[in-house]
Amino acid sequence: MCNSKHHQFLQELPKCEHHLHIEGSLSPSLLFRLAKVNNIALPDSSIDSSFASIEALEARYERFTSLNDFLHYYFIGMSVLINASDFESLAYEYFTRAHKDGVHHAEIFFDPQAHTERGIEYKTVVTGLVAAQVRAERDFGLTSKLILCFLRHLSAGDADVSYEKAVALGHFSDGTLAGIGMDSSEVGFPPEIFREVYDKAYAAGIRRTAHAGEEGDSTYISRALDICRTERIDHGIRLVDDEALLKRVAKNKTLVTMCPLSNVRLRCVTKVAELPIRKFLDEGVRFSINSDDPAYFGGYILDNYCAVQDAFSLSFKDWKFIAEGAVEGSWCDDGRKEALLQKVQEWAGRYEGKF
Ligand SMILES: Nc1ncnc2[nH]cnc12
Ligand SMILES: [Zn+2]
Repeated sequence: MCNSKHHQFLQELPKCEHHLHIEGSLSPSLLFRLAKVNNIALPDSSIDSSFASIEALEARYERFTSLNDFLHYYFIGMSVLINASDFESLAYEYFTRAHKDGVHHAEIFFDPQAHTERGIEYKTVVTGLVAAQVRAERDFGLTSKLILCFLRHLSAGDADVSYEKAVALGHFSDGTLAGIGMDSSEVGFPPEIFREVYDKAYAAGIRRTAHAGEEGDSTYISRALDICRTERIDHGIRLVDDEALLKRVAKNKTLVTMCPLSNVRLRCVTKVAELPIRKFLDEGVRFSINSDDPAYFGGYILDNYCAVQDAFSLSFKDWKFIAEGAVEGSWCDDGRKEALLQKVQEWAGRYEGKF
């Protein structure tokens, strides 16, 4: 956790998290514990010594070479999640930590296909996650939403099956799910592969986002916006390579969900200072700061905020703009947005002129 004294104002800044893969919050210790109780065989340490111990696995996480290198461990890790109670423990652990870091509202990705393809029912996953959401709201006042993601290394037909399953259970209409997203390997799997399912969601008034411009070039962003009609862009760091597109994203107030420590761990940039944060602020691009897969990337949301502050020394005005933009770009109702904006206002009252 970020313990830096001068970042107390960031701990207190009311946060919304929009880019968090719940499976990516599976800590090595919970991973080993669940592997044991659920009797799941992890890779033999004579084949991959990373699984010899918690420490060895943590050390391997510090050496990811790319998105695909990380995804290999991400999919093995989640294989220990079997029962609804496992998903509940995972999500409640995340909410507990997020609350400590000053998160008041979280919109959480999950990857149903990664579970159904190994025999875990969609309903089991959602039951566990919803139970944790209810507890987090009761215990911490932390509101949350679920976003169903499609794995882009699987086919459009597979994505459609996953989407229709959620539709059949009424999960979009009853508010269990806030929208759809697209994740996993980016390069070679452009957004338009999933055009049909995104068209269906658009027609049904379901919210849409997609990972784009993480490892892929800026055309992944424009294709997500133009062809899949996404309302947000996840990562979006390659936006800087297309000035006209960047101006359009700023003008339309499209939320870009940035993940600084993830981008460094996956070698999209060599350091946080390389990210286009100053440029986004100067151009009025609305963005939020998020943890992506905190158990794999060496930091939760506050660590990401602090890393940004260390790299850019942002002003009070910059942070207020970020916090308000994160609220306004959230997929919660207007009443909740009002309450969140009020919290930001209270924070501003405490900190205006102090840094
Ligand atoms: N950073 C990331 N990019 C794409 N897919 C992911 N799934 C989990 N984390 C991801
Ligand atoms: Zn992500």
